[in-house]
Parts: sequence; structure tokens; C-alpha cells
Amino acid sequence: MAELTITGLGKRFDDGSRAIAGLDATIRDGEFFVVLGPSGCGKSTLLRLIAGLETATEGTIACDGTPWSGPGVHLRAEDRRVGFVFQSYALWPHMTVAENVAFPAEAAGRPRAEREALAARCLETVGLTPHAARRPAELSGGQRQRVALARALASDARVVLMDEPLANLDPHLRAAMEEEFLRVHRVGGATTLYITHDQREAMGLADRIAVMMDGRFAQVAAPDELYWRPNSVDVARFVGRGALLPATRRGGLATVEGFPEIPLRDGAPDVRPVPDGPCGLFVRPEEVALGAGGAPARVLRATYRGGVRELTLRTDEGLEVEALATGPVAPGERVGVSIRSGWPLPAPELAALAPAARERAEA
Ligand SMILES: Nc1ncnc2c1ncn2[C@@H]1O[C@H](COP(=O)(O)OP(=O)(O)OP(=O)(O)O)[C@@H](O)[C@H]1O
Repeated sequence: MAELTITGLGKRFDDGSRAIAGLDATIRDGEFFVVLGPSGCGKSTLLRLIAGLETATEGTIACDGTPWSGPGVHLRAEDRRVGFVFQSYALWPHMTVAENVAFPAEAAGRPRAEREALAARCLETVGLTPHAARRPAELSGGQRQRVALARALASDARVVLMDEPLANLDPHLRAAMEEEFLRVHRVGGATTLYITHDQREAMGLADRIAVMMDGRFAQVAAPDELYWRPNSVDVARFVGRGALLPATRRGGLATVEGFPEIPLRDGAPDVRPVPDGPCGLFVRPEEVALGAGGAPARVLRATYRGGVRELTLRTDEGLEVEALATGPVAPGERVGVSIRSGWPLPAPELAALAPAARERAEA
């Protein structure tokens, strides 16, 4: 068992800057929990606080009810049974693969036979048994990353922390390593906290994703939930592509200038509903269809992404909408656009532009 409970966590550095501010979270036992956020939002600092490499200035961290960090409490890093996988592998160049993996057990004073057996088991898990006698320099980047993963597992970790472990690898290797992480996670069952600023990676790996902004979690949700039901304009814009349109909500429908009424997606239990009236309508490209009968628009941009084109369209009313096309579409072309559904968000800055408000103003 390893459930992490984080309450009111804060970290202020000596220079007065605040990397973490009032962060609350529960990371469930055995969960693959991904923290996704822009550069500088505090991801690495959060991981270092959980590992015990930094001391929190506010709040508490507990694992299964045992305090790790809090007022007057700071459990040493080596007593937390936490394993690490960093972007930069951090392997000892003079040791063999097996010795690197056995190192945490050696540091913990385990007898030689025991640590060798443990290393062999963990190398087996990551599929590196044939390379046990090599040195890190004789391995590919992906293999080195697997050594780092095996070492984290061999540290008898109940919690595995990974800080952008795939950032240095090429796209093919990344995809293979993602599979590897998931497989090892399924076998080992350690609670895993994984940091990335790569959305695709986050979506593929996570049981739940926390979007981190300005030192706290803006939303924590399953990948699908986060994509289709973001709780704010900031989260919606950070995750994937989409357009925010000035709209007026009435029950399950929204009015957007130039379009027939647009059905709204059902709400989410943990996202506060948007009341009737002016709001923003967030529309993902997958909800936009091109074809005759739609609102007239012009293609502003068309970016080929292999198989599909990502389009930005501007309607004759001046609204910009993101869309996808499988056939050839070129900038400047005229198209018809319709919106199948959307997600309402509070967007006070758009209220003045919403159709009902405009009609009232014009009346
Ligand atoms: N030791 C330190 N002293 C002062 N400020 C720090 C220190 N470490 C980090 N910071 C600041 O805290 C903020 C969060 O840093 P952190 O490394 O946690 O961000 P991050 O989300 O991991 O960023 P990236 O994705 O770029 O690695 C940044 O503004 C950073 O400059």
C-alpha cells in the first residue's frame, strides 16, 4: 500500500520565490499519476518535496497516514522507500548494468546474494538480462533508461517518481518506453508519479492527470475527462487544441453567432456547472465538421500532420474555429462549417461578445 496525501503544500525558496502554493492532492495506491504543466510551474520541486530532497515550508505530505513532511517533521529521503527515474539516467559509468541496479540495495546494507538476486529480478522485468554485464556507455539511450527504471524498482520502492524520463529519447524509443513503463507498472504496482510537459505522453500513460499551473493543481482528472471536460479556460487551452467562442447558454444548448443551436456535453461531477447566460463555448476540432450546409468560412491555416490536416477556419462572422480534415484543403479555400457539440466554460472576457448580450445591446 502507498497512498500519498498532500495537504496545503507550499515551498518558498530562500530568495522569496514560491514554487508550490497551497497544493492539495491524493495520489491513490498503485495509481499511475501524471503531473502535466508548463515549464517553471513547480513540477520538479513537487517531486523533490515528495522524495524528501527538499523541505516544505507549508503543509503536509503523508504516505498511508504516516507523516513524511510537515511542521516539525521531515522523514529522511532514504526512509521513504521512494525510487527515482530522471531524464538524465544518473547511472554510474564505472559499474556494470547489474551493479548499477543493485546499488540502492547495497547502499541499504543488504547482503551480496540478496542484492544480486534482486538486481537480476528487476533486470528481467525490464528485459535487460542479456546486458547485465555491460557498462552504461555500451547501451542505447532507451536501454539506459530501462536500467534507471530497474534501479528504481530495485530500491524496494513503494512510490516511484519519474521526472521527464523520456525527454531525451527519439519518438520511436519514447513510444516503446511508454509501453515499457506501463507494463512494469502493471507488474510491480508501485504508486507512480510521473512528470512531463508532453501532453501526448501524459494522455497515453496516466490513470489520472494533474494539470499544474503556478504551483498548484488546476484540475485532476482521467485523460478523457480532462480533454472533454476541462474546468477552466486555462486548462482547456493548455490541453490539446480547440476554440473558445462567445456563446449564450440556455439549458442543454448554446447559441453562437452564425450557427444553429449547439448541443452541450453533459457535465462532470467535479466541475462546477456554468449557469444559463453568456459564457464561452469550448469546441474541440473533433466536434467540427466540414461540408455543404454549414456556416460559411474561409481556411486561414492548414498544417499537414501525416494523414490529417489541422485547420484554422474563420467564419464570415469573424469567429475562429479549429478543425481536422483528412482530404486536401488549402489556405484561402471557402468551406461550410458545423459544430456538433461543445463544452461551456465561464469566460467573463467573452460575455460582452455573446449573441444574447449583443442582441440586447442592439435592441
Ligand atoms: N533552488 C531554487 N531556488 C530558487 N528558486 C527555485 C529553485 N528551484 C526552483 N526554483 C524556481 O521555482 C519554480 C519552479 O521550478 P521547477 O523546477 O519546480 O519547475 P518545473 O515545472 O519542473 O519546470 P521545468 O518543466 O522547466 O523543469 C521556477 O520558477 C524556478 O525558477
